[in-house]
Amino acid sequence: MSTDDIGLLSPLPQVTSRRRLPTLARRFLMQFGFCYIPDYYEHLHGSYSAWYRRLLHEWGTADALGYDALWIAEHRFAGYAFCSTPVVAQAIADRTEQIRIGTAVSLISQRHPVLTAEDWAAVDLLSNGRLNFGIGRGIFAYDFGAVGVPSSESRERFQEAWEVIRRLWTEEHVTHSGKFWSFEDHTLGPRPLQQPTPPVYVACIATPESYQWAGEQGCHLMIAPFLLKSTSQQVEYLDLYRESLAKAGHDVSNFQILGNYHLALVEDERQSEQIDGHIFKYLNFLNSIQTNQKQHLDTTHYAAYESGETLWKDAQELRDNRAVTGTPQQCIDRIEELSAACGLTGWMFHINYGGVPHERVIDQMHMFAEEVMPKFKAMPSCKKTEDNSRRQSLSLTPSTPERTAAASARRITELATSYTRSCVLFAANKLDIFTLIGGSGRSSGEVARQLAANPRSIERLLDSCTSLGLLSKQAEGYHLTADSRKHLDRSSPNSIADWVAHWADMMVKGNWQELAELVRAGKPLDLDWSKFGFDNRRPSIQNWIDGMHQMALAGHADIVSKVEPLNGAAKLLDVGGGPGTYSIVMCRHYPELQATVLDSTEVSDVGCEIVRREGLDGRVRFRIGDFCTENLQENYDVILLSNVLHMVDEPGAMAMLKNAHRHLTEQGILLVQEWMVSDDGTASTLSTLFNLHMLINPNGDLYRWGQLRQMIEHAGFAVTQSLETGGVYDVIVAKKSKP
Ligand SMILES: C[S@@+](CC[C@H](N)C(=O)[O-])C[C@H]1O[C@@H](n2cnc3c(N)ncnc32)[C@H](O)[C@@H]1O
Repeated sequence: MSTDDIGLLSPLPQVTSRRRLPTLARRFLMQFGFCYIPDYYEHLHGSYSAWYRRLLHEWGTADALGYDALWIAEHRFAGYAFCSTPVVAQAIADRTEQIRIGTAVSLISQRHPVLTAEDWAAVDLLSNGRLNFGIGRGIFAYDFGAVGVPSSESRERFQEAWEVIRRLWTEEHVTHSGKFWSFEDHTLGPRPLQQPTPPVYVACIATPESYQWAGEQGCHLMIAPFLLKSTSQQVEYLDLYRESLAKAGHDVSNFQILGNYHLALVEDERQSEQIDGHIFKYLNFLNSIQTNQKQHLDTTHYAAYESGETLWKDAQELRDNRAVTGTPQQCIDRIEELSAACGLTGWMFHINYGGVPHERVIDQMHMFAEEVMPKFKAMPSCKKTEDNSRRQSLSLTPSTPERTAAASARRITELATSYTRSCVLFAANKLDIFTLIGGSGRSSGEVARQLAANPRSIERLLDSCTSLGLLSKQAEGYHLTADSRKHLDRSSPNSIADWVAHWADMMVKGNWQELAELVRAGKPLDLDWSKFGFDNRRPSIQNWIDGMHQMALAGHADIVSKVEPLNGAAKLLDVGGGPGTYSIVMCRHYPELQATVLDSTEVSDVGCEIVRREGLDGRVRFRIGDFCTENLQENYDVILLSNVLHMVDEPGAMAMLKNAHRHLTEQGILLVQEWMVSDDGTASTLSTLFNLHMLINPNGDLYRWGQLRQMIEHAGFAVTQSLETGGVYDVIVAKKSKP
């Protein structure tokens, strides 16, 4: 695919490669995101619109891969960063679900603050509270000149603008009489969703006053150490920031410091040179702007303004000091080293710069998510502490054998104790803490009172939830994170709380305790529902049925409905359709469709109730029967086998596929949704572990991609699509007739 072909793709990326999307990213304590201050070249990027479409594809991919934030920069040069940042930010918000959207930075000194406050409040609302507001006073004379603002006033304007924005976001009636702007009794409508304000980050490079001001204001920090002479210079500035925070009465440990670096991740060290070329191209481009701009800048107000040419002399220096480059392991080492030295809590990587091809940007996003991020999943963000300085004085650099051994011992310990993570989720779900906290946030005391529980134990549970990324802890209490708001608060339409309760039944009371013995014996214990009951208030089978319903509603049923156009199809057979949720959602998508759900009596009874509730009882019917032996009698336009093939052995699955072939109309479509295993049997972790679950609990078998495709073809179908959804299950589409 040429880079321009990307423009034809939907901006929402479908991950069609064989890579799996890791779903754990948001649990990491260390934040990872991408900073976009890209340089555009017509001969490399094509038209601006093609370039924007590729950028949207990259941003959608970062979201799908679970990165924490995207950051966009505002500048007014043609071909450098973005000028209309609220519009770009909103485009990102529209195409993404979870990722936070940051400015790096918004040039608030160059615009009337009422307008800035309005725009970004709207972005925060429309993105459902995902704005990170990064601010800076601006550095390039060109940017100031284009809007007629003297750069010599940048600091004063910046500080006044922030004061106005902050007040408009937090106060009802604002009257402001300042040096640059004045107005009377203005009420901003609407204010941002995040209260009191979205998180505010100040960009600081080489001006000590900026670090002090950020501390006084109680703002987070974003830094660009690669623009300074040395890491130790950066550390000195950061000490100023921390002192200033503490002096202003803030708890230093509540504040984030994000490091801004170029990332160049390669599979093999030998590819490094080609990457250096892109970084140099970008830095030289930046340098030419800086050198040119310096002549126009009143440097008394930018005493620390430096030209980069003295900083990045050669490739080795660049790799050692100014970027995070190399193989995944080299990048891990570098991230650990720099995080510890500067006390970084997160990273904002430049990934699109100097003409790096779009495909490489996407590849690096995948590689980083798969091979680098997981190493940090339980690593708390490094705060600069006494311990850090002691570590440096003992010269224990990241690669010493002692530290390597300690780190691998930690990884095994994390694995050994990962059962406790499940238990924390199960307990919080059983106590329904996520619904209790809801949209407003609660202190641990309030939660304890509501539950009539021990306050100190509740605090420990809430802190553990926070460390697992299920809650965020703020000065006034605990709040839901985006994932828990969506999936664990029972009032959310995407709640999967019953699904989690089902897994509590299976994990805590199921047969997992006897895994070693059952693996030796190679056979399961009988699945005895009465034995389960993690939460005795509710029958386990109810959790299972409601859990299936919720998982279908949490994205999977929409994916199955959209994966292949079914216009004109009149009859759907949903084999082992459980509570009928897939049929309901598919009938909603296709008004001419009628569905038959084939399942057992027990499950169908619950399903009938759901279908009635959804007002679809005329179009979704249940048929009680055994899907292995039932004589289907009639033919269907679409047959859905969703999570049923793994419930029988391979000959049984083959028989079901052949039966489906017999009962599909000539133009009919087969949709198979399954927990899929990679062809070598080892991925994804979720599926391989579920495969063990199917061995020791109800006794079934998962299939590998190639194996299942072959089985479908062997039954007489032509496979037309294999879709890795990024969810729990993946989808194969097949047609009865060869296309
Ligand atoms: C894992 S669930 C999948 C439900 C639904 N298709 C989904 O994807 O959420 C398997 C379903 O198959 C049903 N089932 C299992 N064995 C069956 C059989 N022999 N005949 C009919 N239904 C069966 C179960 O009752 C259950 O509803």
